[in-house]
Amino acid sequence: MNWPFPPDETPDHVVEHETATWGPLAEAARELVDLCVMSDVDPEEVAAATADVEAAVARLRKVRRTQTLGQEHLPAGRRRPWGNPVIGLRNPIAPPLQVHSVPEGRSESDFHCGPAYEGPPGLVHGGVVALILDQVLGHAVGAKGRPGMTGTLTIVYRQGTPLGDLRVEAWVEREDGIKTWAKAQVIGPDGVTAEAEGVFILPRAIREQLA
Ligand SMILES: CCCCCCCC/C=C\CCCCCCCC(=O)SCCNC(=O)CCNC(=O)[C@H](O)C(C)(C)COP(=O)(O)OP(=O)(O)OC[C@H]1O[C@@H](n2cnc3c(N)ncnc32)[C@H](O)[C@@H]1OP(=O)(O)O
Repeated sequence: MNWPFPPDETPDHVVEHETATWGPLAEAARELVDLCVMSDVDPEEVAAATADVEAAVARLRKVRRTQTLGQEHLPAGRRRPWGNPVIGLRNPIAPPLQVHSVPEGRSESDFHCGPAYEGPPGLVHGGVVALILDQVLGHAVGAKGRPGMTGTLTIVYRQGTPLGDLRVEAWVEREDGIKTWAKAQVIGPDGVTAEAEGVFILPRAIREQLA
């Protein structure tokens, strides 16, 4: 399939420079998020840290992008989903996952979900589990050359997903015209914790561009 967007012609050295510039900020912010829920310092330290964070925020808000990263980085070929909440280099909300995919339509990732993703005590929030499953299903269908929007996502939570080191696997099951069915599972230390099935659909707007 020929993706209906022009190729990304940003030179490698520019991408490398941006990676080196913004990656460490998101990494520091991830640790900040973790410490917002896990630090146990005394109130004076919290107040001092709050002032430090506010100073950093004041620096960063001096220039705000007009387009989101997803809107700007749509081109075909090298994608830079840096704002994505699951894999985004620049997004501290993202664990982030490093997803490995093969063109047969399989994707997998070993990742870590820390205390900032807690739902039930000691367990990953079910919405976060769904977020990760949706994303990695999307990678599997994309790897098979059948990108689409999630039309329907069905999740069965088999057991609580413990915070910590986890694995997710996704694979394409079936294809029919503009629709692709894929399955996925999250695996914890005691086996599969959640299973998902997604139907991915190439949206009408993109179908019309490709026609
Ligand atoms: C190619 C697109 C990608 C663009 C992005 C480019 C680069 C991005 C790079 C990297 C990012 C990676 C990010 C991954 C993140 C994970 C994925 C998400 O989170 S996606 C967000 C959540 N999902 C939505 O917001 C969908 C909202 N819904 C819609 O947009 C539409 O309803 C859509 C596209 C699902 C269907 O709209 P229609 O207008 O194309 O569909 P009609 O022509 O009515 O139907 C076509 C067929 O699909 C079935 N269908 C329609 N809706 C369905 C549904 N919800 N579930 C199942 N089947 C459905 C129909 O029954 C019909 O089937 P019959 O041809 O008759 O067999």
